[in-house]
Amino acid sequence: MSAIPTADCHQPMIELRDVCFSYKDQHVMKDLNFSVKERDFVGIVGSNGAGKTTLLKMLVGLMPPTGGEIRLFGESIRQFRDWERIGYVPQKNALNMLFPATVREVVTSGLFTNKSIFRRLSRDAKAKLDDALQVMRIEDIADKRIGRLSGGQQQRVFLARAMINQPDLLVLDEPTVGIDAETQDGFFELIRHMHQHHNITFLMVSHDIDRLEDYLGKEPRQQNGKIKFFVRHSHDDLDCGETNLQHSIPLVGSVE
Ligand SMILES: Nc1ncnc2c1ncn2[C@@H]1O[C@H](COP(=O)(O)OP(=O)(O)OP(=O)(O)O)[C@@H](O)[C@H]1O
Repeated sequence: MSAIPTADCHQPMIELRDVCFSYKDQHVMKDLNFSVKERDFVGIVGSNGAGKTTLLKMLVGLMPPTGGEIRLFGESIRQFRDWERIGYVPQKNALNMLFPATVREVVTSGLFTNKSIFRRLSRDAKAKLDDALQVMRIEDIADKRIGRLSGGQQQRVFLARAMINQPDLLVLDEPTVGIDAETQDGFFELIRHMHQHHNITFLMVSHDIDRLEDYLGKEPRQQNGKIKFFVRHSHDDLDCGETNLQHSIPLVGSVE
């Protein structure tokens, strides 16, 4: 009989050790210890001002912690350069929807990390753009201005932007804010599918406690200050032998 796979094959993607953060005199986070393993789905819940966005910004390298250590994919965040492995969808109100960019331009901008300079698109980049547009089913609106789209369409565009580098980890900050219930259902179905069949690890801040609990269970794994962490380990229902499925199973369930 073949050996039963164990959780050991799920490597830590994110490790936080005694992480603290303060804005000038305001302490937002103190001594946070937490780890996220490959293919976990982590839901982050907390009241307004609890520090959820601050935490995500630290994890995607936008702000350094004021204390403690963050490791990404086994490496200290201070040395980490592999940013294409992480896709980030910031909070909607952090984005300027009036900026006169088309869907195609917004999605393409995800290809370039802060160290890159916008150049002519290579053939490889064009293929990645086409893939991302197709996966999120937004090819038909590729030349529309982002500000003219519905909330659900904009959400798909920003998810496509975060996915263009085919990341291992998706970090989402309140992705369903301002979107109707039906569209939210479609969105949750899509990310569940991506988690279960495409090996993507998720870290998602959401106020939608009901939908999160449905998927992640009612008991938070941990609490730090006002922030609660709900976790579904991938080995709850997936085995470690399933790897590199990313492009072998089509994405089903669209965000309408
Ligand atoms: N740039 C900043 N300068 C100073 N204080 C800030 C800054 N950004 C956030 N804060 C403060 O830090 C605290 C945590 O903010 P943060 O945005 O991380 O909370 P949050 O949990 O994401 O809240 P929300 O659910 O409202 O988005 C809040 O008190 C906020 O006012």
